[in-house]
Amino acid sequence: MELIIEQLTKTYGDKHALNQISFRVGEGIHGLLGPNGAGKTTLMRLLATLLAPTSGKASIAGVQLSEKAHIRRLVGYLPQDFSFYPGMSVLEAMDYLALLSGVKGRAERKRRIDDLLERVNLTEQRRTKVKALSGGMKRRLGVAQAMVHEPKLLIVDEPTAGLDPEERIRFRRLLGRFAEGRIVLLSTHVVEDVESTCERMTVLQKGNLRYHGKIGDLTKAAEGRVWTAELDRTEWERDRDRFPVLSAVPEGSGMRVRILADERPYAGAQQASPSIEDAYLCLMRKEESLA
Ligand SMILES: Nc1ncnc2c1ncn2[C@@H]1O[C@H](COP(=O)(O)OP(=O)(O)OP(=O)(O)O)[C@@H](O)[C@H]1O
Repeated sequence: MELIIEQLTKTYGDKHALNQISFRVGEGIHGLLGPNGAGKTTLMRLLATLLAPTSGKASIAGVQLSEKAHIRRLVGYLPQDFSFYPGMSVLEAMDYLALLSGVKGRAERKRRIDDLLERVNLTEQRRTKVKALSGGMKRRLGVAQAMVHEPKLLIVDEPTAGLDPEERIRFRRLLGRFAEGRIVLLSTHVVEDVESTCERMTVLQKGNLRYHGKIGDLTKAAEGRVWTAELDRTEWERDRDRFPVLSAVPEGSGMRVRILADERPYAGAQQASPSIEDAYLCLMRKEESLA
């Protein structure tokens, strides 16, 4: 089963929110990364058939995006600003949303909802009104509703926003289990979310595809360009704008910095092996300086 995107384009007036994007995604969790305005939401809304492309096409498990009704049965979507029916209980909201997603038969809905609430750890809250849930609980309920019709492609936008560290880990595990035999497209600004859950990712920037491939391979582009150095206050004040700073931590009376530079920036600087986050920042800067 595959998601195949071919030359997908969405314009608003003369602005390209997505510019001739092509890539393929197989089963498992796939990361979608990019800064604000990259085109992630536009891509997700196109795949969920909430928007129509200006040109290009895409298919999910062989079904073309243009076959809207069929695609909707294959896709589950958790948008970032998803809001529920605040006056309903968790069970009522889930039942209603399952019905809207085409899950027929009361008994089948009950079976799936009980199972999902257990998996997202909301069984105890099943009679609680949605408006009384915490932010993290609402996110979990959001993902449960997106999974209820057992979609082949699950699209989740910033799923760990507002979750505490323990909930984040639980959430990533939940997505990992769900992704068996399906595709989960995980859109995020958080490099760590991608690093800890996905093998492959796609990076968008200003509507263009910047990277598509294994996460580990992204670091290759940054190899030899990441340095650590200990600077005193005067050096730090003088040079803070001279190099792209990846991190700066006060240490004693000076600063321990991690910077991006093509050549050794200081005599005492040490070369460091790039993290995924370094590599991502490096990629973003490269494209910005070329723009
Ligand atoms: N309805 C619209 N009308 C005009 N321009 C739009 C519209 N929707 C999106 N855009 C523009 O298209 C570009 C891509 O937006 P999009 O929301 O897809 O980015 P994003 O990667 O999801 O960003 P964020 O992480 O901030 O949500 C942005 O420049 C945005 O301003």
